[in-house]
Amino acid sequence: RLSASTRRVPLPPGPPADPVIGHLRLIPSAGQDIFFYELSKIYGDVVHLKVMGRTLIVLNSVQAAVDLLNKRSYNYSDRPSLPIFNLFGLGDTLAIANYGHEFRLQRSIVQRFLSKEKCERDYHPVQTREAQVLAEALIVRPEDRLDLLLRFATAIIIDIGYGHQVTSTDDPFFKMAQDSSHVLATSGPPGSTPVDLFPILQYLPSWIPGTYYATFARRASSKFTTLREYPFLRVMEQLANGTAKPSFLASQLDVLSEDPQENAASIKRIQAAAAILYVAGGETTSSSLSFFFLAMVLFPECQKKAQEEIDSVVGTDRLPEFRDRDSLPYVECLLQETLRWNHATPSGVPHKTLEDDIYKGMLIPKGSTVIANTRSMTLDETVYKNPFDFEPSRFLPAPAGRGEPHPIGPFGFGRRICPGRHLATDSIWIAIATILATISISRAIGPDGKEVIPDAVPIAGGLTSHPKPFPCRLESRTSASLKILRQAVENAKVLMSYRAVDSLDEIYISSSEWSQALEKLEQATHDVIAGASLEGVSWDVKLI
Ligand code: HEM
Repeated sequence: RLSASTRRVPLPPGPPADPVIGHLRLIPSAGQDIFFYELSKIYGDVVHLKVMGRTLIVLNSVQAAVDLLNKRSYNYSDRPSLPIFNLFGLGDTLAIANYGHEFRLQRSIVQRFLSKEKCERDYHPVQTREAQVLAEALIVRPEDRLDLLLRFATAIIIDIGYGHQVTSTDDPFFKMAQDSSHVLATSGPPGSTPVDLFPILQYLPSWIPGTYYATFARRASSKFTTLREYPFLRVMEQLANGTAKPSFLASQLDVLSEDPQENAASIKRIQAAAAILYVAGGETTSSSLSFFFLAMVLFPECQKKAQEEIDSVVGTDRLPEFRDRDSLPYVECLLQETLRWNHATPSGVPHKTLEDDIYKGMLIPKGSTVIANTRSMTLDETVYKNPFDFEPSRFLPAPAGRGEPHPIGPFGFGRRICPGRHLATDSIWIAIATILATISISRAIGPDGKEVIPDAVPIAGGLTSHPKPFPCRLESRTSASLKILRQAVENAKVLMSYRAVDSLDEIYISSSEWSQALEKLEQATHDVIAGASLEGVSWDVKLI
């Protein structure tokens, strides 16, 4: 506990405030990340704002975020109350839950499921397949780009999370993803809508000014109830009739205890954890890919350079695979630059302090809302030269580049750091590599016959940020690349699955890999009789 004299330690600097309402009038309802970035130029890397008696501490440098959120994570891992998310019915989910016992239990199951090792071992085939399906669909239906990107991101989560393979944009799982994604992108800045700032507003009738987001959240809550219940009931049913595929839900539900009382709490936790995978992973990943398209349209020379690298390493008679990743340094830089240049969650998700703290002679009071404003970190001119430019080679060592550091912060900090970061970066990498190998992205031509140059300034009207809608042209790079892509997608449809005798593990193997896979399988289990046919659209490996 701090002594009375320590209590006299000054708060971090900040702009002059109005009486009572504090900085309320200053904080914009959209584009807060840029507002905080502008403040950092005047007041430095730790800024203090006050809104209706609530303390907001904005961290604008990697150093401050690491010092506090990572090194003092015991004090900085709580979440402020987010009434909008509570009204959505997401208050008990990992991303929103207060720091404590329930949080730790949910975090540990999600973290285990999304560990780097598990991502590399189990999810790459699904990600590769979905990247190929995405690239082919983009060539055929370029006008559906946004839907296809969301479909890509969510199809991976739906497959590994719920054991369901999305085959079209009419799929009910995809529709649920679309609904929740739209809600999140328009739900107002997390922690700073009028309802967050004046929680009383949530109890007032909808005609009272300032209640908009509460009414919006109440109406949208049914979308999240469906998201929580529908996949759960389906997997329960599949487990009961023995048809459940391996997935996060199946693995968690399969080991429930016999005790119904203990089960009720576990089921609630599993439902919450499964729902948040969907909510947190879909829109964020697809919006990052939207920024990749924006960058390719605005900076065509980067696309050309990446395609030259892919052609020289992968060649033109096959598609990129994860094993190529280490040999494609420029594509890696392009992924990192996409995350740095314009990211999906530019102000992160707010943390909250549990106790008073002193940092570099400034008081950070107990109960402060702490915002790690990634935007200020990735635009820091002392770290990144020309930070508004999209320049992947900035990360390469000299003389090719300037050896600038990969961005730290797009996935948050400390004990709340995004547990889906490995899955997300892998998904974005394989999507970028597959798209660049097969598609040429160029500027659309407007009615005046001139190239349409999109606006680089994003829309940040909710938890996630995304580019303003813009047209672009997508064409297959060569007829050969289209043929290879079509073949790969066709192969991916011919999925082979096997169930090992004593585990629920299942793998999907594209037909090009089948003989190698059967060899491995036979080596591993001598009592397997394998039967396969290339002519049919599917085949089985039978276990006896
Ligand atoms: C490019 C894609 C993604 C971005 C930019 C992103 C970003 C973030 C950020 C900034 C946070 C808050 C971290 C903090 O509080 O310090 C977060 C939390 C979280 N993310 Fe992600 N994320 C992405 C993809 C994913 C994916 C694919 C999943 C899962 C399938 C996921 C699951 C979560 C969860 C469950 C949390 C809450 C963690 C907690 O509160 O303890 N995210 N993410």
